[in-house]
Amino acid sequence: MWFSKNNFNPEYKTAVVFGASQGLGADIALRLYQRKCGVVLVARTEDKLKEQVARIRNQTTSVSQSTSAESSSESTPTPLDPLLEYSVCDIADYDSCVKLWDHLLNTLEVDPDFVFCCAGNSVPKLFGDLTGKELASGVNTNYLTAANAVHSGFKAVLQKNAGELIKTFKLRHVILFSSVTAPFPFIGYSQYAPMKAAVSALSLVLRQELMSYNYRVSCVYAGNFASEGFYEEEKTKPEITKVIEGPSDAMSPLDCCDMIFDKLAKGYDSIYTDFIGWVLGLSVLGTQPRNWGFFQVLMLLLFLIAEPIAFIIFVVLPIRKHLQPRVPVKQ
Ligand SMILES: NC(=O)C1=CN([C@@H]2O[C@H](COP(=O)(O)OP(=O)(O)OC[C@H]3O[C@@H](n4cnc5c(N)ncnc54)[C@H](OP(=O)(O)O)[C@@H]3O)[C@@H](O)[C@H]2O)C=CC1
Ligand SMILES: CCCCCCCCCCCCCCCC(=O)[C@@H](N)CO
Repeated sequence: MWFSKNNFNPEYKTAVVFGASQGLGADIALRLYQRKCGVVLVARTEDKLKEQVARIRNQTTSVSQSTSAESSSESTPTPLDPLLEYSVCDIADYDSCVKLWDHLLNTLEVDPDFVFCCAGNSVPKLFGDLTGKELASGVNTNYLTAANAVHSGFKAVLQKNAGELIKTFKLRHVILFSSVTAPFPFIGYSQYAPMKAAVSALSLVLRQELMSYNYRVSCVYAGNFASEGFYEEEKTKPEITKVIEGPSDAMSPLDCCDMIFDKLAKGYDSIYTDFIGWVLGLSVLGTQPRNWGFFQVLMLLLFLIAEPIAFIIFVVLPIRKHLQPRVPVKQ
């Protein structure tokens, strides 16, 4: 609850951040390192990972740290320096995840306290304009990256701790990244929203299945934030999609990160990063963890009364105004 802010303490612990070569993942890695948390950044592009490690080093007052096993170490780390490493891995590929976790647990000897699953990508287009490749990428990049990373990590931890009593398992914290499009899927996000809803469902199942292994599972339902991915998606985003998502202003990724950390510290496990997202999230309270549950139920009553009218005003009428069906081209 709001009065306790002691539920997220990364100091002197370690984290792996999947999807950390840019955007929110890179800023989460920066903030964790600034709070003396060891960090392993994971993504597919080594040059971008190297840039982020250099940026984190420059933006923190640390002395020397080691860099990744893939590149020579430039300085001798002192015992007080938190870990700062990167690993190149395409986590949409399960076998690559298995190798990555072997590298983490048995080469780096890092058993991360926190697992941030930030990898994701949206190609906002009208359904008819999408290609098969873009549909497949929606599944692989937004769902399989999260499921692979958590599943291969969980199996690797069980193998590493074979024979140990489960009650001796330390607290491990998985943070999944869904989107406001999960509770509120809308025009232009057919390649993305269903997968973010799947990530949300995965978080609900994992919370039940992993609790006895002392895992905490949180899910972030982010609104817009101004990352490299956001600017990329703006290139293909239909005008009607931009009109509808107008109330979700794109905040800075660092502000988004700070808000997420604040809510994790308060013990929230369903995290919204803007007001409109929180309101829309009321519609799917279901078995999600609640914060101020009584207040949420009251607001939900108001939402359910207003929703049909608001949906017509803010979704149906703009679609009618902006979207002229195009006559199929002659084959
Ligand atoms: N920006 C926004 O408005 C919103 C974003 N979100 C979600 O938040 C998360 C972060 O978003 P954002 O910062 O904008 O994302 P970006 O597109 O800016 O960055 C995505 C990161 O994921 C990595 N990545 C993508 N695919 C893979 C893969 N197969 N294996 C390993 N790494 C991968 C990319 O690195 P590389 O290409 O080098 O592999 C990159 O570092 C995503 O899950 C996104 O869906 C949710 C709501 C709003
Ligand atoms: C019931 C009637 C409601 C009327 C109000 C509608 C307001 C909708 C705001 C939606 C914001 C969506 C942000 C998506 C962020 C995201 O995930 C993409 N940037 C992909 O990265």
